[in-house]
Amino acid sequence: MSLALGCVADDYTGASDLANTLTKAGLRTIQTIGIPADDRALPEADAVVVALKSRSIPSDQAVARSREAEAWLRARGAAHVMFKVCSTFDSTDAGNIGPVMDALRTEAGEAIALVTPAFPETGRSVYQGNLFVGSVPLNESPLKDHPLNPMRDANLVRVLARQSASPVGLIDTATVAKGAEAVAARLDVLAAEGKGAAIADAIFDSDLEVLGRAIIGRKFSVGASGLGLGLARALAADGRGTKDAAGAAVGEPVGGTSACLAGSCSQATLQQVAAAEAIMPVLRLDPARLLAGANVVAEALAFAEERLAAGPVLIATSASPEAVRALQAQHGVDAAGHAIEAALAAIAEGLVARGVRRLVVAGGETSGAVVDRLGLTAFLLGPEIAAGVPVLRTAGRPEPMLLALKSGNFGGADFFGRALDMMR
Ligand SMILES: Nc1ncnc2c1ncn2[C@@H]1O[C@H](COP(=O)(O)OP(=O)(O)OP(=O)(O)O)[C@@H](O)[C@H]1O
Ligand SMILES: O=C(O)[C@@H](O)C(=O)CO
Repeated sequence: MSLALGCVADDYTGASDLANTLTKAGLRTIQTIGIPADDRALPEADAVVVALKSRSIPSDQAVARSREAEAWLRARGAAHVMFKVCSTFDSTDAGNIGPVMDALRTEAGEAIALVTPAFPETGRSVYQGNLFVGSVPLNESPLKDHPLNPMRDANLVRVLARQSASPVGLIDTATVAKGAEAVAARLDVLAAEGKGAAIADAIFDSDLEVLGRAIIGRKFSVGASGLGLGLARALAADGRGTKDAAGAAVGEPVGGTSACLAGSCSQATLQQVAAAEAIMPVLRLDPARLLAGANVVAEALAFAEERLAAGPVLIATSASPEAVRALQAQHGVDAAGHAIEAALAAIAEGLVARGVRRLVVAGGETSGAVVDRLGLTAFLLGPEIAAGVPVLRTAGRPEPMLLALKSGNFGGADFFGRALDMMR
């Protein structure tokens, strides 16, 4: 396998978002969960996205895992490696975007990394280094209440500088508007000034195409799906893609029953869970009872078992920001998060043991816990359900499953119903 592009993603839903974008832009893409133990089992691909669960772990561990993934991708011919981060730049002052970026940039032998989380298709744009979510700055968006990494500063030059060992510069809209050569020249100037990274403005896909052309000849970049689009289009223009990449892995129906799990507490997921109540039985788990020792896993599986034959069910811990804060105040952020993730993963395992073969999961950390518990190792890309969320088909599992791993903020109110309609 000689890859046109290699990507290291800091969570599983983010990885499937990027793999979806690359596929649509003409690169046959595979998503692996961690570094595959045996890559002979992987089909031919133009791009591989190695999904890590490194967004919210200690930064030294995130760096070590990302370096291993990068080395694996380089050994398979990837001349350019992109580190995929969240389009809302989810991180804390302790990392992990800065430390991982510093390590991978050094490994690549580059003086400076271009960085942009812009993803116009989902309303993420960057102007003068400030990240907007729809029409509001990041710190006024629902991300200010994120359970694990509340985002309270929209200025990414500042945010990244607090996380990186090197100073951070800006490639502004005026430079991007002048084209790829101007961007490349600005990167060189910033590198000569001692900057280790540059936040790049991007408002439209056309800006991301400029950025992609400017950096495809370099070895390393940091971004969300928008930058993936820019890089993939630059590669496709160079004849490195595959004409019929999109939707290549629809495959035969997998059968079995279907279910949804939601551990995301984002505003979008809260609306989607509420809308699902009109079309399927919904069990809202009480995390306070879970943390007090009640066997909510068994209760959830009993609920599902009674209903699955008649149609899909949804099991959710999703709660309002006030309820999340109250639980965290009592039990701690990490302890509450991990206990809930572990419970949803155990429920997923129980559901699969009861015949579920089509599973929709909402939330990045939640999806990570579920996919790890199910022991899934790689996915092929199917059709797009909503911007950033494809149908995934397991690779290397004797009895295939379909999954949809939804980033917390993605999808319309009808997401769960729509996903299940597309997963047969
Ligand atoms: N009721 C709740 N109270 C407190 N924490 C919760 C509750 N329900 C879920 N959580 C935790 O909140 C976190 C949600 O993170 P997750 O990454 O799954 O969703 P998200 O942040 O919305 O998605 P993404 O990372 O894709 O944007 C998890 O750690 C989950 O266990
Ligand atoms: O970039 C995004 O917003 C998503 O792919 C993601 O990473 C959310 O967890």
